[in-house]
Amino acid sequence: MTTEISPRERLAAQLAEAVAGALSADLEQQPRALLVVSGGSTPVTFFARLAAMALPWERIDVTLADERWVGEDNADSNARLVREQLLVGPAAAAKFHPLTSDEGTPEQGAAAVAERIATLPWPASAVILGMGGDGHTASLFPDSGELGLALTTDEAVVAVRALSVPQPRITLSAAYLHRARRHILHIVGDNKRSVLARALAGDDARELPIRAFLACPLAVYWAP
Ligand SMILES: O=C1O[C@H](COP(=O)(O)O)[C@@H](O)[C@H](O)[C@H]1O
Repeated sequence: MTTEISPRERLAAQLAEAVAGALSADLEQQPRALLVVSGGSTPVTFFARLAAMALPWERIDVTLADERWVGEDNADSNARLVREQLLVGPAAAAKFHPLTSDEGTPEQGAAAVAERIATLPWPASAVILGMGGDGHTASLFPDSGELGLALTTDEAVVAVRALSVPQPRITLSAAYLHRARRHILHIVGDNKRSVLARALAGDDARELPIRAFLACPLAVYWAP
């Protein structure tokens, strides 16, 4: 009997293969490799597939593109998602670098997080971005200001307050997220495909922040 897998599961498996290939290729040339992942709901199946890959996980650093400024006991924590879904089995040997600190606000914690992030082996082997229905990616929102989107800034991390989201957040800046060998957008559903089509038809990243990455180039992994 053959087991049918859904298009989203197939996509997750293909993405995991591609990311594992990228990490392996880079690890042939360098002692450590960095993977930047996103949070939210989309990556769950991908994380499970990637965690099952035979990789020298002890040589891999993992960090996030963005985080909600909440504790890891909060269901909205992206770090919690990574620890529970990606850093399991052999992948638990990877070194994880969360984007939060003990400070009360992302504005207070940003400097310490930036210091931590600067120690990682950039350029990353891959940055895997998600995208919301408003075109946000990482925590770069249409209403979260221009600093995060500026491609000329030296700021690695930016504290984010946006009216469109309930919690304060912290995000790697677009300029920093550009520091990768490969950029991947992982999205599912017809709505996100339409948002991406709109993004491709214009160039103002303040309207649809994903536009800041379209020229990286960006490999799109989409399934219905
Ligand atoms: O808020 C966030 O949203 C995006 C997309 O999330 P999804 O639930 O629609 O997959 C995600 O990429 C980002 O990391 C997250 O913090």
